[in-house]
Amino acid sequence: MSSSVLLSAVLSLGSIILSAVYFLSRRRQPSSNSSLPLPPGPPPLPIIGNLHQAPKSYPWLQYHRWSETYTNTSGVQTNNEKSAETPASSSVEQSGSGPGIMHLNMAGQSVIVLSTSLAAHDLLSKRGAAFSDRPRLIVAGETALKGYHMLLRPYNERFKLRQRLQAPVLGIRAAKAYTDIQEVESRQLLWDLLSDSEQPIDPHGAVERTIASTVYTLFYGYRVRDASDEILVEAHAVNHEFDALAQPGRYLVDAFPALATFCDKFGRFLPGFMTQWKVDAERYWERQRGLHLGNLARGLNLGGTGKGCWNVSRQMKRALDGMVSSVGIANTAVDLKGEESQTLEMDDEELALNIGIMADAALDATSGTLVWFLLAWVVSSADGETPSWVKRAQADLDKVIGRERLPSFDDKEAGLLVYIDAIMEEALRWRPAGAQGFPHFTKVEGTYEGYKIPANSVVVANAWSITREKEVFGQEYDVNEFVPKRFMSQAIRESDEWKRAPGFGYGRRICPGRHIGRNSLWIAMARLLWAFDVTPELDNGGSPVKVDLEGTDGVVTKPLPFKCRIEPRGQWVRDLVGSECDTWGVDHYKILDKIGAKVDNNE
Ligand code: HEM
Repeated sequence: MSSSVLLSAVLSLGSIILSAVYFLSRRRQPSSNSSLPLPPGPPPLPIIGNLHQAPKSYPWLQYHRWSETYTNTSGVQTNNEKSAETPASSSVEQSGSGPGIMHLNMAGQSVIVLSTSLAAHDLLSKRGAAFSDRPRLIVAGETALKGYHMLLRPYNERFKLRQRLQAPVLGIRAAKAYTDIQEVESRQLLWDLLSDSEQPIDPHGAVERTIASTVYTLFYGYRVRDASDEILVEAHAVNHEFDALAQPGRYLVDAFPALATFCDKFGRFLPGFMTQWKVDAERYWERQRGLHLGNLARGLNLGGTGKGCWNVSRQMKRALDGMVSSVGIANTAVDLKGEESQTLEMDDEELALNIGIMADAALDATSGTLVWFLLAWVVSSADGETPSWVKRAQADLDKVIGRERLPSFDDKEAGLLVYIDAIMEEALRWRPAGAQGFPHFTKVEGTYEGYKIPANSVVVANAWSITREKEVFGQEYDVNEFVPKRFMSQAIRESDEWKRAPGFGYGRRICPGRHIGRNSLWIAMARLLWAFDVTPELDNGGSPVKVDLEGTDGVVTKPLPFKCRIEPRGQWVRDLVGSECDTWGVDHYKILDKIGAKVDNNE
């Protein structure tokens, strides 16, 4: 048999299996009771729906373009108007824009894309009981992470128990206690950048060290010395591999879950390409497991001077032991709604994964946003002038702080530097770290604005669209520009968090680490603006080297490598940073114990 005949035989066999699996999996979908239309969207083809148009990269950009065309979020008349039976909500009518809901059919899988903060809030927050689930990710979630990934867990009692365990170490009080570590690490950031100020540098390394060291010190009692630290390098590699495993369309089994059962039963008779997903996922699991178990062991058994000192690993282990011993109480406290009885017994493997995944979530999103802020600075300095937003921030800093000390969290608490708050919010808006929005899932059918939302829909609140919503952010300034001033408007400052800060998600799955993330960003931004001027790298002809503004693809969007000059604003910066910002002599174990006392006393 020639190789081409063999190939076509294999492909025919593959397509027969896929068709069978497809129809079996579709049969499970409950039939709809609703006669309402589906939300608008690009016209689907028979069977495959919009699969042929599914964006292969940067999906949030295509979703944004579609939402402008089909859901009228730009306020332009389209030929896909709502049907006559569609009731319009008064708020939508007043704004003059569409309802911000779109439907895509990915080979039978409904995907609902939300492109306004109102739609996202109405569905994901207000109807949180129905809209807080996650879609199944068979390869990345269930096989490669054994269901231990907090972000990917289905919304059930098991998840809620774990959410309760992590709440005390991520909440607003804990975040306040952690500022002592953020204070140290942001000083070290100034020292590192000053040492490199002679030539253009890519700031990714210094920023990532700062955030990683903050997170690892808190979680494991371990400071990260530089960006080439082997644990940090491994964490980045593992995150990168996760993005690849979770990439939509990479593995057929994610689109056709019944294929997983089929592979489990008949795997040994199938050609290798059909079971490769399992090989990839198992290899990844071993890598993740090794990294996180190693870190947990470090956190629990800190030797030397750190022996016995407080950190998040120890705190969670202790809380877990306490909860397990009173597990009867823990279980009656939650309504199990007929689900199998769940306890909070968690072995070290699961605990390690829980803490490790939190650390990963913290690392990329926070450091990515801080580098985006520096990139905004570079881009707005491209004409050779100090950007007006930097001038204003530095004028405030000179007035409030002066040259004898660094900005501190006390200045933030006292509300003395509200323009720095505005810069931070604008960085989170201008380039939301999770640009596509992390997908939610609903098992039950619903309706919104006269449209039907089918049961078992993936629901994506497209952060890219929502952060560009003209009604909310573009009343005075172009939504595509970096303009912190828009956050000085009373209306935005006093609006609800879901409207003002859409980059952290919604409802019962809203980012629990947002208080910690915001504090890391604020102190770093305030101190960088106090200390430095940032300008583009120049080419041989003296013109600014062009930088990419699209960033990386994937779950978290970060700037691609670029270089810039980061130079001290004056001798006073050299003097103060030189005398106060080398922090390698600081006893961080002592600081951690102080934090532990605050967390224990709920201070
Ligand atoms: C600038 C910083 C950050 C940004 C922009 C960010 C953004 C997000 C977003 C968009 C989600 C998904 C929300 C949803 O599904 O609706 C999320 C979830 C999550 N984040 Fe963050 N995050 C940041 C920092 C952090 C930090 C510092 C931590 C921990 C210390 C953290 C821990 C988590 C966890 C555990 C989840 C999963 C929540 C769940 O699925 O229930 N994040 N984050």
